[in-house]
Amino acid sequence: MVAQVIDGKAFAAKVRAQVADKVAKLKEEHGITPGLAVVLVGEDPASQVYVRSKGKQTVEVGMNSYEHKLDAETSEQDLLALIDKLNNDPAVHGILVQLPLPKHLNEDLVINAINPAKDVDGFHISNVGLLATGQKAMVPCTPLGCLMMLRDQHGSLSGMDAVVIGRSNIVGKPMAQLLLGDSCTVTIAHSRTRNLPDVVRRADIVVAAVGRPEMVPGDWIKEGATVIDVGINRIERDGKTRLVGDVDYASAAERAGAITPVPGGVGPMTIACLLANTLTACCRANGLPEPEGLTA
Ligand SMILES: NC(=O)C1=CN([C@@H]2O[C@H](COP(=O)(O)OP(=O)(O)OC[C@H]3O[C@@H](n4cnc5c(N)ncnc54)[C@H](OP(=O)(O)O)[C@@H]3O)[C@@H](O)[C@H]2O)C=CC1
Ligand SMILES: Nc1nc(=O)c2c([nH]1)NC[C@@H]1CN(c3ccc(C(=O)N[C@@H](CCC(=O)O)C(=O)O)cc3)C=[N+]21
Repeated sequence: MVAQVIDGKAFAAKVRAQVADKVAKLKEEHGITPGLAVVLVGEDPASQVYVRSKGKQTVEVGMNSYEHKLDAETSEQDLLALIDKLNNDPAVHGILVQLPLPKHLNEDLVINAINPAKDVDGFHISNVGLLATGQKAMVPCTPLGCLMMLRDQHGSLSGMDAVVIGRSNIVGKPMAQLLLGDSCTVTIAHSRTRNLPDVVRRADIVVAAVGRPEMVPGDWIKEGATVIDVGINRIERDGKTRLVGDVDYASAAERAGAITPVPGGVGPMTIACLLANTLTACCRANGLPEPEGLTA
């Protein structure tokens, strides 16, 4: 089987167009412009790239973008004071604190200081609990983007066997919750999982979120399975820096029914979902109906 390529870049462009359309209506009919604040502490070059493209795409869909760049030595107190200010700023509907934070800052403390209604990353414990109990929440952007692509591919996911490789709070766990919410039979695999190849071979849906370049070879993939590759790994090959996923794309594409490429798969969907979440937060804050098709 030669896999269908799931074009995340094109899908994300469609999501952003829907967001832009709704933002224009919000402005026209209610005089409201959604605002997203992104906080970056330190100068991690990879993070700077994401923050720049987030800012650019935020403006492109007609929202206000507020970037806060703090130096790497910023104290916890100063960071918490900024979050408090953003929590109380009515022009800010979404707040994202870029992770990872420098080691001297307590990530849990910082994330849980964000007003859950403005937590467009969906990382606050209230949103985590709401998602886990099937209540309305802010849903983490990367898993939401993966879910949108899977629903588009299959319609209903009910009864499918899904394996999520990785159990992080930002990708693996919320991804598993969303798949469970759509009635998949979900297995969460991690570094202590025994016989990972056989676990993956059972799956109709494989989501790889490990952070190990090309770790999943094609012969782990069941014929016809859908493969969602979340991994973003920068490697050196033939003297050039390249971006590869957690799945060995060439061999997996020979067996999968459908597969997301890296780049151009999950990554662009993450940013599109961040904008969708900001729009959703803005509508909720103003007691307006939520945009359809952009939430989980
Ligand atoms: N496309 C996008 O928008 C995004 C991409 N990413 C990318 O996704 C990847 C994962 O990110 P993140 O979840 O933050 O990573 P973490 O490092 O937080 O988690 C990695 C997970 O993979 C598991 N793991 C590590 N080695 C193995 C192994 N040999 N076999 C099975 N499981 C293993 C770990 O298990 P254990 O818990 O046992 O240690 C852990 O649960 C990264 O490449 C990251 O860059 C992340 C966010 C967004
Ligand atoms: N609070 C927080 N929320 C996040 O959502 C968050 C974070 N911290 N820290 C880092 C990770 C990583 N992440 C990506 C977003 C977009 C691309 C993306 O657009 N990737 C492009 C390629 C980009 C490139 O060329 O470097 C693609 O895959 O096609 C990748 C990775 C969000 N993260």
